[in-house]
Amino acid sequence: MTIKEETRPLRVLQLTDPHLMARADGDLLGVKTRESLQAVIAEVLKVHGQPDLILATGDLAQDGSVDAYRVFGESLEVFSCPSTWIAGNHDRIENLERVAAEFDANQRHVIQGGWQFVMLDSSVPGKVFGALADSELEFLAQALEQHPDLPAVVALHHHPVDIGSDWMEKIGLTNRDAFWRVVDRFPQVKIVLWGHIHQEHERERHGVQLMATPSTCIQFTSGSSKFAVEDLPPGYRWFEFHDTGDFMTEVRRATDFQFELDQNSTGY
Ligand SMILES: Nc1ncnc2c1ncn2[C@@H]1O[C@@H]2COP(=O)(O)O[C@H]2[C@H]1O
Repeated sequence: MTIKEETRPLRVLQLTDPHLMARADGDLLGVKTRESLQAVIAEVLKVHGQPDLILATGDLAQDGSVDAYRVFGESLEVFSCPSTWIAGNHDRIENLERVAAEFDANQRHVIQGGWQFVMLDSSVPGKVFGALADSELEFLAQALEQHPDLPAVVALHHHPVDIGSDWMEKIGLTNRDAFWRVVDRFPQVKIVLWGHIHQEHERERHGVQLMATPSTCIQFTSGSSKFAVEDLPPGYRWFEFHDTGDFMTEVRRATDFQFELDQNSTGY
């Protein structure tokens, strides 16, 4: 009898909403975003070690500057794996794409470890809410049509469901019905993943696991009807994908990171 040798799972790191700035000491509500990203990266290396792939799901820069994207790319150089970047509402797409190309992070359909990862651009210039252009919906459908046998992760910046927070309802993905109409055609989609909401969120929709991840800087209060930030450390999401289509995921936080959050803020 031959026993199939078990292959090592694919280890994937999601980093989201680092909000980096050209200014080295740039902060969001008192949290220095370069320092919080470094604390998260240190936690990844301590707890999980090297990933095989990094998914960066938007708001990489707060100020849209080329310098901020370069800081992001340089910060990832401690990892010896590829990364793929998409834009959020704070990003400036032309600067992000230019620097992503410098760091080979501009491939938005990645096939690795028996899985596929489709990264969608839901940013709308000058707007906080998101929408998927027809070309993005087509890109998603074409990617999934090409590989019907590979389990898929679809990632975007904006939330494509109501997360139970009134103030965030207006700033999610506006054409979510069109998005779900595409996803619903492809049973190989196992996970829809996003950032933007600066909090951990997990649920299920028609057999698809939906998940969001804490920011690498500040966190929004889950379930709050109006803008509110919570005194929780910055975090990341880790996945292990098996070529059988099974996976595990967990969120971790940089618990050693010291910060003083401006909790009375009513927005930024
Ligand atoms: N008080 C507020 N009410 C509504 N939206 C806000 C408020 N403050 C900030 N925002 C926007 O909501 C966004 C949520 O996450 P972002 O980091 O994308 O950036 C935030 C701001 O653009």
